[in-house]
Amino acid sequence: MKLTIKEIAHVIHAKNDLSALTDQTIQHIEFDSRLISSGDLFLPLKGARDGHDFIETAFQNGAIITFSEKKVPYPHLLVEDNLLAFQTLAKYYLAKLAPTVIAVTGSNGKTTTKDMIASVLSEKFSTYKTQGNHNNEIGLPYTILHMPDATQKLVLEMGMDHPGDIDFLSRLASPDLAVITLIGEAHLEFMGSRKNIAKGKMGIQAGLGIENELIAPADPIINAFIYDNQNITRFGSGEKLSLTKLVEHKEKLSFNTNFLEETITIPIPGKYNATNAMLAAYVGLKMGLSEKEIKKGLATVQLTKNRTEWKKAANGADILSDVYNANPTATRLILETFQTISPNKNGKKRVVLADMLELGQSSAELHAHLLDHLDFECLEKVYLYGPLMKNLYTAAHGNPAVVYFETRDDLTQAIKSDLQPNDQILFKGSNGMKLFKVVETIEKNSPSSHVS
Ligand SMILES: N#Cc1c(NC(=O)c2cc(S(=O)(=O)N3CCOCC3)c(Cl)cc2Cl)sc2c1CCN(Cc1ccc(O)cc1)C2
Repeated sequence: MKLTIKEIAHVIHAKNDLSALTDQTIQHIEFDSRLISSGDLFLPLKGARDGHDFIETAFQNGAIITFSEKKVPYPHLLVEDNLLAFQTLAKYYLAKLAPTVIAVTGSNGKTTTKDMIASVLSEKFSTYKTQGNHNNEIGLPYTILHMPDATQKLVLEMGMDHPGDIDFLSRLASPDLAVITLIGEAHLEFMGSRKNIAKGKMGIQAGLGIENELIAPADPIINAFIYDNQNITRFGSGEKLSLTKLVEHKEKLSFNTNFLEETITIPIPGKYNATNAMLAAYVGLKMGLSEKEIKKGLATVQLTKNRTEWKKAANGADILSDVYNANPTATRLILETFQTISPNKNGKKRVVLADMLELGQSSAELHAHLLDHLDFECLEKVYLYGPLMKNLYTAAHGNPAVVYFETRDDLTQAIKSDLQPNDQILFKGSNGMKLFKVVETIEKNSPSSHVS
């Protein structure tokens, strides 16, 4: 990021007097104080804790200024709402650097499609893309403010938890091209119906403009939500964009389309990935890439690791695996989402929580606090693993629905013996706890359906 303190203060209408401050250029903006390094701007957000509590830590780590919603004894930019200021700054920065913006949303495969589009465009342009699961009202502005100065193409993933989320993100990002991969197949979460999911995803038109192209599935459920005179291209069997041939191999896939001469090969299996790759190829064509460049981009795609995804256990149970970023807020948010989802018929809901690492001296309290976010009305059992989760186990005061394990093997055995075919089970914890090994064990011999 290349913005000066005075420039930022002007853009976000900081309310305090900054005349005493030197006008330095800010390198990065961070809301996790552990990521702050020398010369950075800190953004206190209200996550599992109030970020204002971590301003001191941010300055100890090298921050030279912080947003703040109240007067603090540190150099600060005083605003009404830190998040709104952050989002306003992102919109300004995006307009200043003015890359071409490609927006991607959809219930299935949006992360894979975002990765494929970025891999294709990187063959010809300086391209930046959403990292990890940074696809919401915090992650999207964070992505914009972290793009390299020379970025020509910016590929933004837009996630939706509630109605209106995508409209907001689209208005912030003002995309030049938008892609909707698929409309909800399962787990309606806070949306209530597939129709509401379709309406929500079509909110991507809000910041697009009818002259810019929307690429969307043939699924008629979206038809009622297409803006008048919207430039739209549909994909699917018999549509303008369609697959004409598909050959699946164990670890790769080859396919043809009705708009490319070449056969395309991607290093990942699954028919839905052929569709995702077809969309990426079409975006590449629209951006002026040759078929040769498109082929190369798709053959070398780097998929986002450890994204939040629904998988299937060997016995048929639904697994929600979110082992990407185990900070207190992400853990609270995924618990809220998982507990909102109705159980499968004759099924139970189970949660596996492992330590959230590197949380410093407030770690014990942050782990114990998770008890406030566990709804024992809907959970059959909570499995805790790791020395820090002992704090949560103690806080549960012998609740029989809460069990604790010292080792991953004991945890795995307990889950394997409890888990029933119609159950749903959530896994959440820091990468370092290696929960993915437990997921892999109960997933054995079952193809996973990637949703993210
Ligand atoms: N609450 C809280 C904390 C964090 N929260 C977040 O990073 C965070 C993550 C998320 S998120 O859900 O992970 N995410 C962000 C990117 O886009 C997708 C969604 C969100 Cl939405 C909001 C916040 Cl505020 S990071 C963090 C804390 C509290 C503790 N901090 C370290 C620390 C420990 C002890 C100390 O004394 C000082 C600092 C690290």
